[in-house]
Amino acid sequence: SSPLSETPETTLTNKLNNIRSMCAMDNVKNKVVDGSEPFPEDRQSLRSGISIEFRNVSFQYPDAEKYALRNVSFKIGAGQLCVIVGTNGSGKSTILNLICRIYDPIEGTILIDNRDIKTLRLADLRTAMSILFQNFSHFPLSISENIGLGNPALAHDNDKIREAARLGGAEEFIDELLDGFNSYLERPVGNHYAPLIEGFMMASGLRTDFSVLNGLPTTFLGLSGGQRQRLAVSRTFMRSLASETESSAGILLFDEPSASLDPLAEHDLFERLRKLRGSKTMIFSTHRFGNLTRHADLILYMDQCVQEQGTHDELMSKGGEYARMWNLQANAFI
Ligand SMILES: Nc1ncnc2c1ncn2[C@@H]1O[C@H](COP(=O)(O)OP(=O)(O)OP(=O)(O)O)[C@@H](O)[C@H]1O
Repeated sequence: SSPLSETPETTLTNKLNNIRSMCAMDNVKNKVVDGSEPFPEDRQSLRSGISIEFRNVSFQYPDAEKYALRNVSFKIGAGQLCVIVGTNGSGKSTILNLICRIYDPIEGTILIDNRDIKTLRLADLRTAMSILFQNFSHFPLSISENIGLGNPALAHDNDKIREAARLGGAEEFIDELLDGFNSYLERPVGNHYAPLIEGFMMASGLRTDFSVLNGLPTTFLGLSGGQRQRLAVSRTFMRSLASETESSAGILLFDEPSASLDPLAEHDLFERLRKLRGSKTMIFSTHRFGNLTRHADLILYMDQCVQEQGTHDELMSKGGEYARMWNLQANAFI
């Protein structure tokens, strides 16, 4: 309900309902069967990226009437940059969901570093990748903690958090805030749910000292859509940064990472991403044909199946659907 219609009773009811839903999650059965093989075999591969291959993969969401993917095959080499383009509902996000093993294909095989994804330990697989979903969330914590959540092992390392913010294009606007990286996005959890969240944060090692919450700020930030997106991109990058003892994610997946970015911010983001080529395997889902697709090692033009695949030059000279869409977007500027 809107804040205007909220009474103390409805607020309490809403909170109790949220807690009930959270507890109910415990009863949801995981249909994805865990693998038993450790991944990766060689930690070095996380530094040079990980290859990803789809072999004749088909997929239908539970209860959906039609296939989301049909007979999809492609191979992305270690450290390559792949861009998936296509219209709404063409299956771009579904490819990312399958790489994270949120679902398993109905037919076909997915190979990660030439090994069947189903044989790999899920926890290892998810540690080896970082993903930015379209419907990301931020938490009622400080900006620094919101970025640090991407990699709790490094959440105390202010230099790494700053580096992630720089990669995500958020450093500049954060520095301009009155409390910088210590600014709160909204009413801090210390006010609302202190014992619950403190327990969680202590358990996850994010924070052990709560004295800072005693002087809670009374004003909280409103961020623009683009700023929120930069923060989410920074959190995704946080997982790509290695600590001295642990390796970083070798696969970075971005679902529409520039949807709310202005053209300059998008250009800068893509420039930084291109520099990571060779050290991370990166996949982007996007509607935009431009800077990134021109530099991709592989473009997949999706329409339930892979309609066309290749580099920008290859697809342009083919004169197919990719070239048609590219020209359509380019002509809008002429
Ligand atoms: N959770 C779901 N349950 C049922 N069907 C789904 C679900 N998610 C996606 N679909 C369907 O699967 C197909 C592929 O969807 P997907 O989200 O992969 O497309 P997309 O190319 O990423 O679209 P967009 O550009 O709009 O993000 C669509 O027909 C969509 O309606």
